[in-house]
This record gives sequence, structure tokens and C-alpha cells, in this order.
Amino acid sequence: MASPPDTSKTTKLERYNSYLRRINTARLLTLSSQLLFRTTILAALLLILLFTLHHPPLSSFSFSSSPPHSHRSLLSSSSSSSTSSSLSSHSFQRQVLHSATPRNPTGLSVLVTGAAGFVGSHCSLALKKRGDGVLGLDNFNSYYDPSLKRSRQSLLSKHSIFIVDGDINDSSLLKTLFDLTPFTHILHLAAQAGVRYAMRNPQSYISSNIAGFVSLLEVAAKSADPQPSIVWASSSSVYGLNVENPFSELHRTDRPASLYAATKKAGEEIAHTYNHIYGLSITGLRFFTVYGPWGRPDMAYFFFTKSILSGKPITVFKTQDGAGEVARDFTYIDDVVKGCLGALDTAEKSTGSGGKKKGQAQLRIYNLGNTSPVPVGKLVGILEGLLGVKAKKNVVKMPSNGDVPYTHANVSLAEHDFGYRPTTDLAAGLRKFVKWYVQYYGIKNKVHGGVGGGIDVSEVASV
Ligand SMILES: O=C(O)[C@H]1O[C@H](OP(=O)(O)OP(=O)(O)OC[C@H]2O[C@@H](n3ccc(=O)[nH]c3=O)[C@H](O)[C@@H]2O)[C@H](O)[C@@H](O)[C@@H]1O
Repeated sequence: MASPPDTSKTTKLERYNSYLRRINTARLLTLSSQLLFRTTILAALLLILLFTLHHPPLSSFSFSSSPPHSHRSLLSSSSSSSTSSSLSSHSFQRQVLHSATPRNPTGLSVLVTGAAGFVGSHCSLALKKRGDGVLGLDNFNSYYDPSLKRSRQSLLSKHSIFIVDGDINDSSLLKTLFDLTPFTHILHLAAQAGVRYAMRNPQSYISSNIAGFVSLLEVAAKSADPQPSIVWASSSSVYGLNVENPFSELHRTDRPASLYAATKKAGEEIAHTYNHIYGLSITGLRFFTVYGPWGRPDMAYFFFTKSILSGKPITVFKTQDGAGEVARDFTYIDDVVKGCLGALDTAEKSTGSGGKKKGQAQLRIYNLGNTSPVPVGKLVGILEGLLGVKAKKNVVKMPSNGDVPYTHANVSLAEHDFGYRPTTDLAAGLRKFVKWYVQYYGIKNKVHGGVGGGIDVSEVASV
């Protein structure tokens, strides 16, 4: 009799095999879930990366990717897709509207270009303080120390003024801003300033003062609804080789001595064209060597102060015939601010819409000066007194780099039309500048005694 097959071994083997299968299946499951987990994490990371690339941090709202003085195609430059998405963000729109809306319905709503600049920051604060809405626009270029511009921006932000970080050549950005806010006025102060720097970087003057101005006027004339009234900064330099004195708006301005002056003069002609074709109300203000607290480090009174304090020599120009000193109608910032506000308040409405003129519009030009020229040597003397330090002066003939020997404003037109009357003489204005300077740069703490001689630095002027 055959013995029954030994099934116990087979069963054990089968059990063992099934155990191995289960183990393998479990391993496979663990492996695949790990793979799935890793793939999900990777995909999430990729998504976050893509999102970040397309949405720059809301705090910066930076729209100008071009380096300072780069010359990308200006009139047609468009925002990148990342820009568009930032522009459409609710947070951005809220900040724009909050900043640009006046306290009461009869107040102005002003787009201030160059708001982080010297005159721009002062005007923005003055407008905001009296209840107008102000939106700033500035490209924060590095023509001079951008940290000073950022400090001005912080000051403005404390007064609820938002500055959009962007370029006047970016017409898409401008259109978006005008779509968001029905600005009543533009105070156009963004420009490439400086007379002598034009020899070193001529293209930057064309880019800002001509192409940038046209870009702004195009949007104001064709896209903005209603068309805003425009007040903008021209310059005393347009008088160029004029020898009639004091300079009146009726004098010749067709002999500019620098490319800077030529671009400002071109701006005045361009303003005429946009007024004529589109009915834009435009007022040009010829500023005469504006100075004061929060000023421009590229200007003589500012860098003289720095050099005098650090014991470095300064160069003081005398006229090319060697017979006299060069002189300027130095104008204190508060006086210029009053002039800018006066021009805004008396600007009539533009008459056109959608690129079509409906009637004759206002076109004005005014000198905003101090009416009493001071030789540069005297300016140095005042600074020496205020700083309590003697300057090391090199007196040389004014080089042929665009400078003119003197400026002197006749301001009767501005006085007649909006009560412009400068009230600060150079000594009083420089005193306020030095107070600000020593506090801003912490000079009082660094230098023992002497600095700010006669100045109570605890009463530092602030805007
Ligand atoms: O009124 C204007 O239209 C112009 O005023 C200033 O131009 P500028 O008057 O040349 O001002 P600074 O560069 O501060 O020069 C002031 C005076 O100091 C003189 N200077 C300048 C530099 C220097 O090293 N030494 C010196 O004696 C100049 O010749 C000038 O007479 C501004 O820089 C321009 O942006 C503005 O448009």
C-alpha cells in the first residue's frame, strides 16, 4: 500500500512562498508610495519655484528690470508677464488707490514722477499734507546714491505716500496706473539732471528727458481718461548763452550750452506739440539751482559740504575770461515747492480725450528762481561759517563743459499768475541744509566740536 503523499512539506513551502509574496507586495507598495511621495514633493517644489518667479514680492513692486541708464527700446517698452501679474494684484491696486485718493473729493490726485528725488519728495509731502492724493513713480537709478532715494521713500511712506518702482519709459505701467486712478494732475519731475554729467553719459539725457517725457505725454494724451493737467520741471539752463539779465521768459532760449539744457529745451517744444495736437494743459517750470535738506549729492553745495568736512580740496570756478566768479540764483526748496503747488492749483483742465483735442488748452512756462544771484565763492564762505571748517579751495577757470557764467531769474510772471515770491536767502537756506546734513550723516557724533558751528543740531530741519 502506497503511503499517502507527505503534504505537510508542500503546504509549508506554499505558506513560505505566499509569505514571500506578501513581503514583496508590501515592499513594492512601500517603494511605490515613497516614489509617489517624492514625486509629489518635487512637483510641489517646482510649482512654488514657478509661482515665485512669476510673482515678485509684493513689498518691492519693482517694475524696472533695466539697469540705470540702460537704453532699451523706450517708447515701446512693455512690461514682462511677471510685471502684469504684480500690477493686477489686489495688494498693489489697494496701495495705489489709497495713496492717490485725496482726503476730500475736491482735492487733487497727482501722479508725481521722480517722487524719490529731491524736489519730488518735497512736493509729494507738501501735497499730501494739505490733503491731496499722491502716487509716486521713480526708477531709483544710481546716478547718485540710491540709498538717499530709499530714505526719502521711507519718509514718504510714513506719510502714506506709495512710490511705484518703475520707469516713465514703461508705457504699459503708465497705462495701468492711469486705468487704476483718474489722476487730475501729473507733476513730472523725473529727469536726468546735472549739467556737466551730460558730457559723460549723453544718452541718459535723451532717454529720460526726451523719450521718457514723450512716453508720459503719449499716455496722458491718448489713454488717460480724463486727460490730466501736466506740470513739469524745465530748467534755467535753457537760457544758455543768453546775456540779457535778469532772465525773463520772453528772452531767447535757442542757444543751449549743454546737452542737458538742450533736452530741457526740447521738452518745452515737445510740450507745445502735445498741447497743440491733443489739448493737453501743460505748464513748464524753469528751476534755478534748487538746494536744501534732502538735496542732490551731485550738486556743488552738497559735495562741497562733504569735501570741506573731510578736509578735501574743492574746485571753485571763475569765469572763463578769469575776471570774475561764476554765480547762481540759488533757490531754496520750500520756495520751489510753493511754486510747484501754485502752478498745479492754477493749471486749467486739459481739453482732449482719447487722443482727440476738443479745444484750445493752457500752455505756460515760468521761471522759479530766487531773484538774487550769489557767486560760488560766497556760497563756500557761508558753508565754512556754518561748518566751522575752512575750505581748501582751488580756484580755476570754468571748463567748457556746459556751465554758464551766471543765472538770474525774473519771476514776475509766476508772481502775477500764482503769487510766487521766494522768501529764503542763501545763508538761511544753507543753514537748514547743513542742519539736515549733519544729522542725516551722523556727523555730530563722528566729529568732535567744530561741525555745525553756530548751529543747534538738535533742531534739524526736516521736510
Ligand atoms: O538751474 C538749473 O537749471 C540747474 O541747476 C543745477 O545746475 P548748476 O547750476 O550747474 O548747479 P551745481 O552743479 O550745483 O553748480 C552750482 C555752481 O557751482 C559751480 N561749480 C560746480 C562744481 C564745481 O566743482 N565747482 C563749481 O564752482 C558751477 O559752475 C555753478 O556755478 C542742477 O544741477 C541742474 O540739474 C539744474 O537744472
